[in-house]
Amino acid sequence: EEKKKWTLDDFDIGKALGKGKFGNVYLAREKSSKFIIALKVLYKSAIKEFENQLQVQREVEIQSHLRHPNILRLYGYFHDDTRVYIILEYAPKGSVYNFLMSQPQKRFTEDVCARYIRQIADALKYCHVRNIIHRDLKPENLLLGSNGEIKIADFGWSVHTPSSRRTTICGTLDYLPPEMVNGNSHDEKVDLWSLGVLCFEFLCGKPPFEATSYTDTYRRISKGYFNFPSHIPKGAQDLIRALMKVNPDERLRLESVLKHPWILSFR
Ligand SMILES: COc1ccc(/C=N/Nc2[nH]nc(C)c2C(=O)Nc2cccc(NC(C)=O)c2)cc1
Repeated sequence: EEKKKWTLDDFDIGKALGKGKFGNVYLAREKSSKFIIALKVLYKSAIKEFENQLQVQREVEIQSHLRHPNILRLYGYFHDDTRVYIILEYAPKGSVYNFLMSQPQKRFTEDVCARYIRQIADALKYCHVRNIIHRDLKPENLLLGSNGEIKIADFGWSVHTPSSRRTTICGTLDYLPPEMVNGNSHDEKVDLWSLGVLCFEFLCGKPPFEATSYTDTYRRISKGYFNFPSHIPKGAQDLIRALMKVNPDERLRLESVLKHPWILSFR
């Protein structure tokens, strides 16, 4: 089906799943196969205005070639004169962000957190071995499949490593490592830092450097200084500290994350 020339006429469009900066995501069904997908509709005017053509092309190019149970499939794309349409896997249980916010204390239990971190680490290992870094891991970009499994989505910021950022960072700094907020060159180890931030947030209910101002968050990330709430188990603290090293070379490798005692204690 990669070679097929899709058009909007091939799909019945359903409800809007979510609204983004460049356009919306709709539930859709391919007419002949009745296959359910998510159709991401981006307005060319919005993409052009923010000079994001390159990022959209990268997202499609990179994600369409990835095949992993914890990476959202990109089946194809097409465009008309005003919009670009990206045909994506439908993850029925929505975003991890939404699931996190629906928890009574806005946080997950240890076993849910450990399961998610293990699945994300496995998907990242698959990407890194192909020299692909995601660079934008955050709960909004993680979706949940029908069995509650993690699906890493939105490779709009992914690039081939090593890289130096050319596009201005917009949105939260919370998940970015010191080398990216300082604009230094960076490699796949940026995703290790973000994995640590995710683990912290899943257990604590807020990211480690959450602050009122951008500059305050920036300063705290650069120093890599953060505190754990008292209820965080020691095993998880050890893993998070091992991932959130300011020096990228000191961060725990993904193979070791998958063999970490705290991760293994929830198999
Ligand atoms: C509002 O409640 C919802 C419950 C479930 C969904 C499922 N979304 N599933 C998706 N599969 N493939 C893609 C791409 C998506 C997707 O983008 N979802 C999405 C996007 C933006 C916001 C949300 N919001 C929530 C609540 O999950 C979901 C979306 C919304």
